[in-house]
Amino acid sequence: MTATLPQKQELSDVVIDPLPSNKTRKRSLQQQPTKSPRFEFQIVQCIFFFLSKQMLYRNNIDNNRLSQERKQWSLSDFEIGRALGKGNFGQVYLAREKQSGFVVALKVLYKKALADSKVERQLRREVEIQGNLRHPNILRLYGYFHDETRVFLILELAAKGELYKELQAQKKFPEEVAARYVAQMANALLYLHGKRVIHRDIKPENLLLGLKGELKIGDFGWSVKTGVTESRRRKTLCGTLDYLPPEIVEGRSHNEKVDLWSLGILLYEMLCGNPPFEEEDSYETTYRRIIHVDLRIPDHVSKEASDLIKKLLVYKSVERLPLRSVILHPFVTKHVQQAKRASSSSSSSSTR
Ligand SMILES: Nc1ncnc2c1ncn2[C@@H]1O[C@H](COP(=O)(O)OP(=O)(O)OP(=O)(O)O)[C@@H](O)[C@H]1O
Repeated sequence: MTATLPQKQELSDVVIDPLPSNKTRKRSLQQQPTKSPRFEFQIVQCIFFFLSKQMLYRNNIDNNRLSQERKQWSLSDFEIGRALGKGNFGQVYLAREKQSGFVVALKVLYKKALADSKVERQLRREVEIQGNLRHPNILRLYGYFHDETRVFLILELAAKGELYKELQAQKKFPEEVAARYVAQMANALLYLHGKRVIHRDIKPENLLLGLKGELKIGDFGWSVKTGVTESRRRKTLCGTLDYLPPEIVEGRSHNEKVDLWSLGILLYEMLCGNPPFEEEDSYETTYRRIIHVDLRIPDHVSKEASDLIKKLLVYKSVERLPLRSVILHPFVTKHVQQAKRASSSSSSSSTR
């Protein structure tokens, strides 16, 4: 795959230092850092040593673009620009690879914070899985490197930030916008599931927007390859349940169809401004509403959108609408075709 080189741009000289949090809502299921013994820190170092051996030959930003030689990256290869945001374990900065001028997002994670929260395994999985994915609606992970105290992930820049912030600003999306996002999500999930990867954490906070507003699935910390035995997703339910399907909240075995449920929740939230089973102060009520699929769709939602939501939010995972049928659902085709017609008529009138 050839990556398009962004224009060279000037980055202001900002050093890597801690920032105040800019998150107003955090629905991450990860545990917050706690104090931990020193040996955990050493385990993290071992893990990253192992990872660096494994990733050495995959560690160049883009084979076709930046350099033909295989490269071990270091901080000195990048000019660091403004902060893009703050996460649980560090910060994300705009950065430019010096040799090529290629602009990326550099995510800095503190090893101590990772060890304290025991999320090294999650990070390793994220790097292994995301580093091998190539799809226009999936955020690229070009490579990683580390120093004594930090791990750096070299990520594709999502110039328009989080979908969550966009949704907060607009409260709800018009149906044609939501339909476009659903189509992009369904295509990306088809690709993922084809590679036997289940994302398991689809929600607006984990979806980013590219320069043209195209959706990019990010944050593969909870993703898993199908066939890998995993019950941890249930055990780590210490955050919100809002996007989780009945089989996960009930602690049953699950498969890629969990992402179909989350897609239904996402569509509902994009059209209504909040997830369908959200209860401000009662975890138990949300739990009950999820397992009984206690769905109440407001009147302003169109018949087609409501039909698609109901076909995704189905208790029995095998009965959820498959992704290929999501792409062909009237709610999606109507709006996506309309958008195509509008763009082709505007391009033909501009060539006249
Ligand atoms: N690739 C990117 N391009 C542009 N902005 C980004 C990118 N990645 C993250 N950001 C910004 O940085 C903020 C923090 O991102 P980050 O992924 O570290 O947060 P997080 O959700 O807490 O993740 P984690 O739990 O893995 O730390 C996001 O809210 C987003 O605004």
